[in-house]
Amino acid sequence: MAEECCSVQLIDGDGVFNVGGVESFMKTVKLAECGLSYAVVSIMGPQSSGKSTLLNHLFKTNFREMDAFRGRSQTTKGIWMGRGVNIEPLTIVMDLEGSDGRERGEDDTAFEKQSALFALAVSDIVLINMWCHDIGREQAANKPLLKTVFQVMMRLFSPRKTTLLFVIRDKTRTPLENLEPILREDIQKIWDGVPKPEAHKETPLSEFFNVEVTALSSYEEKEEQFLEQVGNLRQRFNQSIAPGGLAGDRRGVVPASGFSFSAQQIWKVIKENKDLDLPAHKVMVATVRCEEIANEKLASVTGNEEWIELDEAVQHDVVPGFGKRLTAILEKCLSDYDAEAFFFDEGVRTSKREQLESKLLQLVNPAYQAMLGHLRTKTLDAFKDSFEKALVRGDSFAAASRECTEAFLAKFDKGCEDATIKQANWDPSKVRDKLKRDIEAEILSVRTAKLSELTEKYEKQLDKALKEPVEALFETAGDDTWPAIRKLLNKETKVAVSGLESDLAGFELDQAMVDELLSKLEKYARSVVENKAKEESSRVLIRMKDRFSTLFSRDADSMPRVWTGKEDIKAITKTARSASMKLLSTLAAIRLDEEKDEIENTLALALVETSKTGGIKERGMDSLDPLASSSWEKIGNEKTLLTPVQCKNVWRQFKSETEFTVTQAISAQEAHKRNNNWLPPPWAIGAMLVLGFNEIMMLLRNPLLLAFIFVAYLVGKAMWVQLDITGDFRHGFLPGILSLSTKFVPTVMSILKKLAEEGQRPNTPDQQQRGPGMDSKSFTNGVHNTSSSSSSTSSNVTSSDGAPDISSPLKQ
Ligand SMILES: Nc1nc2c(ncn2[C@@H]2O[C@H](COP(=O)(O)OP(=O)(O)OP(=O)(O)O)[C@@H](O)[C@H]2O)c(=O)[nH]1
Repeated sequence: MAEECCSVQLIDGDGVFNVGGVESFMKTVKLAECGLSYAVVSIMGPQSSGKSTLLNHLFKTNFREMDAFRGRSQTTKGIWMGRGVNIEPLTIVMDLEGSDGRERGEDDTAFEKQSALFALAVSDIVLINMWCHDIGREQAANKPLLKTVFQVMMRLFSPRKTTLLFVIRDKTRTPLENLEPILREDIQKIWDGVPKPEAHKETPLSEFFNVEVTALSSYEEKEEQFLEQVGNLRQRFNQSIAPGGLAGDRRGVVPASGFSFSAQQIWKVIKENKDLDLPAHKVMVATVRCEEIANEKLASVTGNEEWIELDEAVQHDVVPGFGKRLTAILEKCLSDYDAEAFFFDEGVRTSKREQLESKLLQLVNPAYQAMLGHLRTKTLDAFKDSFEKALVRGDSFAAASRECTEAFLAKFDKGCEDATIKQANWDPSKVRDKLKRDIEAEILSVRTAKLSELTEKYEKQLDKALKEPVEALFETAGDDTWPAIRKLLNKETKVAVSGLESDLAGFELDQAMVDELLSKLEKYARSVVENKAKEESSRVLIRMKDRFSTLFSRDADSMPRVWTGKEDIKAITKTARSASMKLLSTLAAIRLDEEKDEIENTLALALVETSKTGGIKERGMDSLDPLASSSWEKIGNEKTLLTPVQCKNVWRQFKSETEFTVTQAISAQEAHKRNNNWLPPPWAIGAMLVLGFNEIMMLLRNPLLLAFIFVAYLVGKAMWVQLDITGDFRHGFLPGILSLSTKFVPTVMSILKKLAEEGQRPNTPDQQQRGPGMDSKSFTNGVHNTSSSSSSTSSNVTSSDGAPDISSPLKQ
């Protein structure tokens, strides 16, 4: 393929490096793609010695040549750079400003020296153009140039072995074989004469340079020969960098992509008049270039559409094949870097690669974490769902939790594998641990809920099995109540505990926990009974009154009693009160453990004692009243429902409130007796018959009067008894009125009588002798006053004024 030449001014006449020009030149000739396969050739020599002409013929470049008619003045200013056409490998040709010019000075900062040093530093082959007639001449123009070359060479710390190709121009008839030794001698002399550092005092020239010599005929006079010789010489530049080629050892060569930067830096150092450490320079160029390449590659990933799409998708959900896709993107980026940075210093290249890799991983890490996050939450959700289904299906809790945990952790592991980025050695174990913890927490919370459900179920079962039966047992409280409750409690507790125990088997709990749950249930069962007992004890007074009125007002057949006068009210009252006291004793304490207690005896003793001592004797605080205590013997506080003192108070209130019933019964009985004794005694009837004989006879003799009396009798009878149309006898309204009046009259009379007595009687000590039933104060205040007033009537049911002695039934 035909190539076009192109050239650019690398450094202008004022020493300014043309960065933009070089960059665009490199792009044009695609230098960056060459790696190390490129050669740099430069030419130096006296002004107007045909350097540009030679290069243009040798490399088909287009450097400006002096117009032959303008005379020998300087044409090339600064350093120009062009590309050799149709030469392999790509050859950069540099045309330097001519030396020994009249325009430049001689100090170290002279452009001539600077450009020579630059050419030596960057070139593989340096052509030294010299006139043939200068060979062997003491004042030859090339001598200062060579001196300069050797001197500046010392300023390179570790110079590359550059090829110095001496091109003898306008060669005479003297064959090259004769000229070359003279030239080499000249070169050696100059080398020897150059002051060298201590380390290189004895170093031969060949250590630093490959010296080659060639000769060309005059271009102006023997153009054909010149062109032919140039053509031959061109052959030597083909494959110049191949082993045995014209190029030197290329030790300091920088990869083509770093050429511009390298040249720029070298020129900068030369301009600052510093020594040039090429190895360090190489590393520096590698560092800068590798970093540039790495940044370019990082930017290429940042802008990579697939990556952007992947990054966006992973913010919302799990992306299948995430790891593979990302790995491919990173792999491409890194392999691109490797390809571009391949020719740079290995150490630098590797370290910059590591940096690039770490930046890439930093870039993609949030996406990876997001991926793991989604995986974790999705796995957890799926676990919850599956676990719930397994439990609904009836799998045992422990087995379901174990199997689901294993299955979903394995699923998470698989998801992690899919998300793995080959370049990263990221460990998902922290996320896995978190997932495991979440799963365990879920299991624990479900377990807690299930256990509480179970417990609740058995608690309800116990409620149902215990509450009502226990209440029923308390209603008939007696000697068997607590044993029956204990039996019931044991039975129901056993049923519930064994049910719970078998339900708990599926949970595979540790024994301590099972025991705890079972004992909690047992305690609950006890608490149901205890609470019921407390509830019942709080209404003990009502219960006692109920029991009393049931026993008092109804007979053995549960029929309402009619107080006819034959009943033994005293015995009935005693029985009813004994039964009520039994109830009180039953509800005084919780007896869920089979322990004997003295409550009933203490109660009976205390209350009997009170009566035996006369009923009206008050116990002082220091007396030995067994009920003057806030606790029962052998009964702990937690088991006490009613303390002795509370029992005493309840009893007092009970007695007070049942007193009226007894009084009423007595009154009713008396009234009944009175009502049934209306016939006069027989002797009175006989007397009436004897004394009223005349009146009876008069009635019998007067039929009209008899008829009237008969009619009056009938009317009276009709008022007393109504004959129902059905033939049944029913009481008329008069008996009703009479019956009512007979019931009320004695009571009203009794109250009126009491009030009258109260009003008439002065407040004397004999007031205490009166019966308790009639004392309005004792009627309302209960046990204390009642017992004190009963002393005078201890042997009778009724007191002296007809009121019953309410403490008497307990005395017997
Ligand atoms: N005698 C002789 N003259 C030559 C030869 N080659 C070129 N010239 C002439 O020398 C003159 C200078 O040629 P250039 O190629 O411009 O020389 P240069 O060395 O590049 O000049 P500067 O860049 O100014 O240093 C021109 O007039 C050329 O014709 C040659 O081989 N022999």
